[in-house]
Amino acid sequence: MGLLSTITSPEDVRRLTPAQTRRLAVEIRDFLVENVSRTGGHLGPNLGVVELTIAMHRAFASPRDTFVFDTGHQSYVHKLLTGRQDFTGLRKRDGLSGYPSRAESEHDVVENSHASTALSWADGIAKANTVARRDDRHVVAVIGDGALTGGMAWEAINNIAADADRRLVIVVNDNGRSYSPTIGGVANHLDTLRVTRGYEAFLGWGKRTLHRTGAPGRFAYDWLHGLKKGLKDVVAPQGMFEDLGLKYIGPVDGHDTAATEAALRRAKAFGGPVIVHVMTEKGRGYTPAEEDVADRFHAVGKIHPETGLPVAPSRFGWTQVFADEIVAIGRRRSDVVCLTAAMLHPVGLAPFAEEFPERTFDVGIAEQHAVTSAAGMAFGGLHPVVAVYATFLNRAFDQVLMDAALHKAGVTFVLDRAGITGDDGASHNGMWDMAMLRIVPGLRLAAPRDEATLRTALRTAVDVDDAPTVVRYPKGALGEPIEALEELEGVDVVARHTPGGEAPAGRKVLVVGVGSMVGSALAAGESLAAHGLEVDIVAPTWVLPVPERLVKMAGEHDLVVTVEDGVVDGGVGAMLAQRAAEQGVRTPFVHRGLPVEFLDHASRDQIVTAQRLRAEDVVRDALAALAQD
Ligand SMILES: Cc1ncc(C[n+]2csc(CCOP(=O)(O)OP(=O)(O)O)c2C)c(N)n1
Ligand SMILES: CC(=O)[C@@H](O)[C@H](O)COP(=O)(O)O
Ligand SMILES: [Mg+2]
Repeated sequence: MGLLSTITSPEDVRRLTPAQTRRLAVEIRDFLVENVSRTGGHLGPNLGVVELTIAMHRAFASPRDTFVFDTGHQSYVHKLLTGRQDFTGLRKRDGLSGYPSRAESEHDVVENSHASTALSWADGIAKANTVARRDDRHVVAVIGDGALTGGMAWEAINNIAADADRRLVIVVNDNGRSYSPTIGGVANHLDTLRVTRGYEAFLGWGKRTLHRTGAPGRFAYDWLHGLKKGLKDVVAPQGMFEDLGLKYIGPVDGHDTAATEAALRRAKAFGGPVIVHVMTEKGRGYTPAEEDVADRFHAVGKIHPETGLPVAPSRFGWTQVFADEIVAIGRRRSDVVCLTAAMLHPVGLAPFAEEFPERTFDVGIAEQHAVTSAAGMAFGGLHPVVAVYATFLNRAFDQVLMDAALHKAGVTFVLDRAGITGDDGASHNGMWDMAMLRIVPGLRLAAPRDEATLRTALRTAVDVDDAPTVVRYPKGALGEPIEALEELEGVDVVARHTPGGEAPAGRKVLVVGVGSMVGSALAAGESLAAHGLEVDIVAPTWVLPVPERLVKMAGEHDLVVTVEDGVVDGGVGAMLAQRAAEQGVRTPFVHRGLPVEFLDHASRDQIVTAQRLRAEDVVRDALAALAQD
């Protein structure tokens, strides 16, 4: 029986000998490769924090000491050491979440997978400990070098540094990468500190050598050590952290459990805010990950553990269409530039960057900065395209509103992973963008239904230079092309069903499909027609502002059904109903979409079914509404 299976709580970890901790690390790595290759997940990041997490649980006592993981994708090892070793259902409905989960364990605090928030959480928890006079506990926040490029992290550091008594340890998990190598001044500074690994070795050598010469040597070392700050200036440029008033410990080899544990114990003993700069390697110990140039197996699907190759080849999807079309646009328009927030490959900008490196900008995990910088680029005569996952634009709403829209900036936002994503949990579903952006004056939003409408929407969007435009599409594979029978003032009619002759009064239904939900709308329309109804199914590509022709169509039917992959409250359907009411249209509406709830991790299909977005659900609700008339 392996050592890992004997670990049921952090106390068990603290009882291990150094040799046993080294063996535990080997077993954990084997476990991660074996299990995550079967389920998919964040293999690379977790392979990089095996020794670090063991050391944390040995130097501190969770849950009395609070552990906070930034982004949370690197918390699998933490789960293994806190009583959760059944990974068969990882990221699956009713299985382990891929992120910390309070419902799973008292050892988990921050569930949201949005980066750069951990230090603010830690600041707040540490303040609460101070106010509540809980003087016997620490807060330990693990933040990656990538997350450290997010502005919120620096807002927190500014606050944390303000109080020397804050028992707060910031572990900078520095593997030099977000997905790709981390960019920017912060990353460069960490590089500088990283390369002075010799600094610690130099000091260690000095202490051993001088102490061997007896009292004079010990005096000399103490004198030198007293000069450490000055020495550090020489060997390791003065850390920006210490300039801010934070003690800095490191850089430490994050794959040496004993050294990391010693550094953490030093930090704990300090009793104030401390940075522990830990050097790790994403994908450590698994050759396919170590050799993965793109992103070191940041997030993998099911893979063959021996080779790291995907079990199923990735299919041509929405992202690939964007990747292809934006290059074509870039060839035609030299003013088009692209911005990514540390996700060049995941959002499909790698080909554009390859061909137009000088027109591609990776701003780090800094969506707010990306948006306002894009407004600046538009002012400078460019047409910026900001490509992010839909859910991550949430944090830049004010920048969209007050920098892009207020200044009528021709910025195009491309929102990948819009709608239900599923297995990454509640904070990853791109379900808020349409309800959020519908109140931005002048903003235009497109929800294409297939490859052709996506390409057209992108080309239209980059031609709008006096207002922000948004093109949103879901994660994964494209559906079949959906041709329009006709286009009526921006509203594509994709199907008509007439039950032979004039439909009896009260039997005309308009089904409005938004984006990826057009498939459900088409299937529902066919079923409704089988009930003797006259049905028109429409799929407007540009859904915000609501097309006037769509409002008119609503008035020409006895029932309107809207289906959207976003929050229903304040969504496209709600906006259409509101516009119709304002124009005296009395047609009843039925809205299918997502609730104002956080949707637990499950597959997209499971959530589509659970949220009643299937054709049969649309039909059931439409017939019920007609029966009430
Ligand atoms: C606000 C936000 N933007 C983008 C992402 C997507 N994302 C998830 S993990 C990651 C990289 C994080 O890098 P780092 O903090 O260095 O952690 P590592 O994976 O290297 O351990 C990114 C960009 C996110 N989770 N949150
Ligand atoms: C943690 C994080 O935000 C990303 O790594 C996310 O898991 C990526 O999801 P996709 O697999 O949809 O790219
Ligand atoms: Mg990193």
